[in-house]
Amino acid sequence: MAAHEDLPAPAGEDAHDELLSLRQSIDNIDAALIHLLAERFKCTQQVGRLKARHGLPAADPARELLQIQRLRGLAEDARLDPAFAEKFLNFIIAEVIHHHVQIAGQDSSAGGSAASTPAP
Ligand SMILES: O=C(O)C(=O)C[C@]1(C(=O)O)C=C[C@@H](O)C=C1
Repeated sequence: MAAHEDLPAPAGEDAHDELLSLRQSIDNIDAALIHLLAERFKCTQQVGRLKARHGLPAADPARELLQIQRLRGLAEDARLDPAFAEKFLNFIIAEVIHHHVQIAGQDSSAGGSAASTPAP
């Protein structure tokens, strides 16, 4: 057997078209994720300002537990790895808490107005 017979066959035109089509869907999904995340961060910026105004703590571990339980269940139903869903949520929440702390710092030094919105 010649050595080249072990190599994968070069991708044909059909495979190339299928790859392009799948990548178009991936790009659309990634765009949707970015827009969804932007909306979520708009909301959490408002939560951060509300918490700062009322002297509430940045983090709420009880709320986070509920969110994790809920998202793990949704992930299971959707056949997504629940451990991944939990890691993803924790990653986002850590960033949100960081924003909350920044907003609370701005509020205490600028008399209660969080002027700018930190990029997520
Ligand atoms: O719900 C809140 O209290 C938030 O601040 C939002 C949020 C979240 O990103 O979902 C972030 C931090 C808290 O620990 C819990 C939840």
